[in-house]
Amino acid sequence: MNQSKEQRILNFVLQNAVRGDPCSVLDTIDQYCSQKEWAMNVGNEKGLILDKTVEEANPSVALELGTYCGYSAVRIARVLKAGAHLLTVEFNPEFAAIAKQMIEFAGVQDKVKLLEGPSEEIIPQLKKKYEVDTVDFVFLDHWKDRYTPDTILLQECNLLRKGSVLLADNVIVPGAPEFLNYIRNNPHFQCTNYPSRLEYMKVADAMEKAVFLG
Ligand SMILES: CCNc1ncnc2c1ncn2[C@@H]1O[C@H](/C=C/CNC(=O)c2cc(-c3ccc(F)cc3)cc(O)c2O)[C@@H](O)[C@H]1O
Ligand SMILES: [Mg+2]
Repeated sequence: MNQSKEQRILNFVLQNAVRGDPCSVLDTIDQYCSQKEWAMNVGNEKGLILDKTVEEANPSVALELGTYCGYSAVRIARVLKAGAHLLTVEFNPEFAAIAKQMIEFAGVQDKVKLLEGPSEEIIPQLKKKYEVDTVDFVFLDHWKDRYTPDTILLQECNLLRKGSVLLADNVIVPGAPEFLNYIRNNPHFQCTNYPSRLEYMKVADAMEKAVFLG
């Protein structure tokens, strides 16, 4: 049975990146996906916006929706302060297995907990089953039509606190128009748009930051 693209990306990392070096893993994925096969990692340009937003939020508990191959999980984990951790949610078992290996190869497994399942099931379990009080930072990068329902669910589950930072990928391409409309017209959020480019392409994209005001 021939390999998936995601398996080829992982193999390229295992053969070419430096074990235990998150930056080397990120650079190797970016090299493969810009030269050989495009893939929907946040990439190096939007990755810089992600880095800055995480550093500014300085989270103790970070949440990611849509792990995929683990590129942004490694990216986020590598800038977390000591003792902080990332919970990343992925419902595709094949992608979860690949991401787990990517995270371990990068050496950030002590900072990352990969939760396998759909976000709409996992989010309501975060407080009781995963001992979360509130999340300080959320990266939304899963199905674009799920950004709004999951943002509402996070609020309903009392998982956001005053100052919690949401960062959404792809608000231009593929686009998340309904989310932008929801979040920009919601008085409980302060929004900022960060224009950038689609990963590995000369196509405009953007990220939207939304700070919960309580
Ligand atoms: C059902 C909702 N709940 C979910 N719970 C847990 N994991 C979920 C969920 N949804 C999706 N996922 C996972 O998140 C990932 C999905 C991401 C969706 N992303 C995109 O579609 C995307 C697409 C593009 C893109 C841009 C231009 C193109 F021409 C083609 C594609 C670029 C991106 O940066 C993207 O993030 C997968 O790993 C999927 O298994
Ligand atoms: Mg994306």
